[in-house]
Amino acid sequence: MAEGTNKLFAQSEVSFHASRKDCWVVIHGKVGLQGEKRDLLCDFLGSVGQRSDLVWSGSYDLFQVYDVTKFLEDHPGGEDVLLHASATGDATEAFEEVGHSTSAISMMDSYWIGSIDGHMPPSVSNTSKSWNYDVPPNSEMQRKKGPPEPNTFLDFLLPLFVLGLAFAAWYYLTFVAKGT
Ligand code: HEM
Repeated sequence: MAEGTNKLFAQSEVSFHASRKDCWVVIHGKVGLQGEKRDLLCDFLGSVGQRSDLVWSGSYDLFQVYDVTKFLEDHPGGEDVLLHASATGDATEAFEEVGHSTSAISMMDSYWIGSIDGHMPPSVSNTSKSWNYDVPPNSEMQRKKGPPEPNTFLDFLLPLFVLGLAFAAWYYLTFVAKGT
């Protein structure tokens, strides 16, 4: 169980909560909190220097963490799917594929305990799916996106070879062919 609520968690912390006795799932989505929980998240984000006003406008787009331990037995889809989804580190796709009803979505609020602090879930880094929007503009990953590293062997030897060929042609035409 979470010791406190309304926190920003590291992705690595979430991976320790994937058992029947302690099960968290991570689902991407905007904060749709009401009342006290929203106030607490605003306070928390403000205290760590983040833009708490985005929570009010409903555009704080993050991976959300839900503690579903107490919901495991009651989940209409069964506890195994939740446990599996928990272990993957990112249950977003699985959750959306089911097409949960609006009442299921509104239930999520009561299990919400916090958000992921800008970390990319391990499951998505192994897939071909594009998650570029999660990469901060100045991050190491973005900087690595620049022009590809030159292939030193071809880039260096090919022009030399062409130059050599041109020189040989010039030499042949100037000295050898003229002499015959
Ligand atoms: C806090 C998170 C979740 C809540 C509150 C929740 C709630 C519910 C509810 C209320 C239903 C009944 C159908 C409906 O009203 O849509 C349901 C069904 C189901 N859920 Fe979840 N769910 C959660 C997470 C997940 C996740 C992560 C998965 C991952 C696979 C999942 C898989 C399913 C499945 C397979 C069904 C059965 C659908 C069917 O029988 O047609 N759920 N869930």
